[in-house]
Amino acid sequence: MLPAVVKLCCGISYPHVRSMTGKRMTSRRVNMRSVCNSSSVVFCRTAACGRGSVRTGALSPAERGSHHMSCEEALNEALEIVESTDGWKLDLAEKNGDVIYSKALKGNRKVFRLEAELDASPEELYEILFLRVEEMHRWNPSITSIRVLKQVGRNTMVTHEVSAETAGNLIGQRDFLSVRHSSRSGSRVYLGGAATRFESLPPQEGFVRAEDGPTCIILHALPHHSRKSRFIWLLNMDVKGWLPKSLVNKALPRAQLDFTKHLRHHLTGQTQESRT
Ligand SMILES: CC(C)CCC[C@@H](C)[C@H]1CC[C@H]2[C@@H]3CC=C4C[C@@H](O)CC[C@]4(C)[C@H]3CC[C@]12C
Repeated sequence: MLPAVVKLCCGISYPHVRSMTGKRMTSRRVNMRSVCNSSSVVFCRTAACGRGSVRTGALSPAERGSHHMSCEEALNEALEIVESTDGWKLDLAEKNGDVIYSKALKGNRKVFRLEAELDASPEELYEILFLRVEEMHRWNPSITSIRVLKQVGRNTMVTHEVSAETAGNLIGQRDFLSVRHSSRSGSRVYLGGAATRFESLPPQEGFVRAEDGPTCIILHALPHHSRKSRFIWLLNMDVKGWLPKSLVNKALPRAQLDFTKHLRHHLTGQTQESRT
C-alpha cells in the first residue's frame, strides 16, 4: 500500500522504464529498501505539498503519464540490470584494467557496464559523486553544469545536468532532468538515478532532453585496501534525437571511459592536496 501512495503523491514519472524491462521490481534488498523508503516518502510529501525551498507542486495527471516509479524502484531496477548475469558482452578493455561490458535490453536498447578500480574509499567517492555533484563540471569537461533543483534529506535530489559540446562528443549537447538517490548496505554505497519530469523545468529550447536511467553506480571497498574502491557504473541512456545507433553505441562507452579518466585525474589532485 505504502509504495502506491508514495508513487501517487510523488508526481514523478519514468515513462520509459516499464516498457524497457516489462516487469516490476520485487523487494530483494531489504535493508536498502528501508533506507530508501524513508527518504522517498519525505521526498514525495515535499514534492506534492510544495514545502521546502523549491516548490514543485503536483503534476497534472496528463503530465504524470501512466507510469510511475519511486526513486527506490528506479535504483532497484538499475541494480537488477547491472547484476544480471546473462547477455553481457565485452565491449572495451583498456590497458589500465578498466572494462566495459554491454548488453541489449528489450526494445534493443544497449546498456553499458563499466568496471574500474579507483584510488579512493567509497566514502570519498560518494562525497565527490553525490554530495558535491554541483562541482562536477570543474573537473569533468564533458559536463557544462549540474544544478540541484531540489534536495530532500541527504539521500534524494532532483538534478538538472547539461553535457558539454566537446570535440570528442559526436552526439552533441544534451540536457537531463533526473532524480538521484543514494543508499548504503554495509560498506557499499549505491547511487541511483532516473529521468524525471519537473514542472518548473520543462525541456529547454535549443536543448535535446535526453533520458538517463534507470542507472546506478556501485562503490565498494577492495578488501585489505582502505583507500581503493571498485567502481561499477551502469550507463543506461536514451540520447534522443535522430542519430545512427552505431554512432551512439560507440559514443556512450567512450563517454564512460572519459568520465573515469577525469575522475581519476581529480582524485590525484585531491590526494596531493590532502598531503600538503
Ligand atoms: C554522450 C553524451 C550524450 C553524454 C556525455 C556526458 C555524460 C557521460 C554525463 C552527462 C551527465 C552525467 C551524469 C550527471 C550526474 C551524475 C550523478 C552522480 O552521482 C554520478 C555521475 C552522474 C550519473 C553523471 C555521469 C555522466 C553523465 C551521464
